Amino acid sequence: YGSTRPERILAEVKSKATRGDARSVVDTIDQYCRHQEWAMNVGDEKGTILDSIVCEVKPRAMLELGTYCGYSAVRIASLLPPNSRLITMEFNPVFAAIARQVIAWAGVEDKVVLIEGPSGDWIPKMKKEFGLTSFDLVFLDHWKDCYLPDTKLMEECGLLRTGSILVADNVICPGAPDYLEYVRGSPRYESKYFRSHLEYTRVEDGIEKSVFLG
Ligand SMILES: CCc1ncnc2c1ncn2[C@@H]1O[C@H](/C=C/CNC(=O)c2cc(-c3ccc(F)cc3)cc(O)c2O)[C@@H](O)[C@H]1O
Ligand SMILES: [Mg+2]
Repeated sequence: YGSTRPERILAEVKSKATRGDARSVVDTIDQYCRHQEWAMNVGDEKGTILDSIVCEVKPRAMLELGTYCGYSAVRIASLLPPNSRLITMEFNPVFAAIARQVIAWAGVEDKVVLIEGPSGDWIPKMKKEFGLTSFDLVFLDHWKDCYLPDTKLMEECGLLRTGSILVADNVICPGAPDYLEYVRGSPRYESKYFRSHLEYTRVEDGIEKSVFLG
């Protein structure tokens, strides 16, 4: 019937995942998207790379651009140390509503702040609205042509400090060529590519980890 893919993912989570268990929410979505219908979650393979970076950085303040169904927000939040916050931005109200329910089902709502609206509007307001000085870690997974402008905007707004880390999904597929050229070519970043595969497929994709040098 006329449900959307995110609604079907939420229904799967509510029927199959254990309430309050973030790991089971992540596994349920991966299982569904691998075997029933593909969806643009970072997925299990690239998710493991993201997990290792989150665990290494132990961010107090983390930003995610592009919540979608909340898969990576749940994955990240389940690894955050106490009194750390993930702020995640989503401008599609339908996706945001789904993501809020997925995040709540996983029991990580006290670690996640979901902001509804376009990143370009919100990035300049972050410091004032959230009493932030800078982000320790940023996960970029929204429209690929927004990666570069939003990165420049975060620089301009003073949201990156020496050592802040940017983690970008899909730098091969669908690709973010202008962003890659920027972080790899700029003396202000130390960039590293983690080769992997497009979620739930054998297609090559990867994650770019870039340390801001100030
Ligand atoms: C205005 C700024 C702004 N502000 C706030 N929220 C924003 C936003 N711009 C976008 N959003 C939201 O973020 C999500 C979009 C994510 C975009 N992601 C991919 O396109 C993608 C595609 C493939 C793939 C598809 C098909 C293939 F064949 C292969 C690969 C794989 C992947 O992992 C992918 O991430 C949605 O929730 C948007 O509402
Ligand atoms: Mg992605």
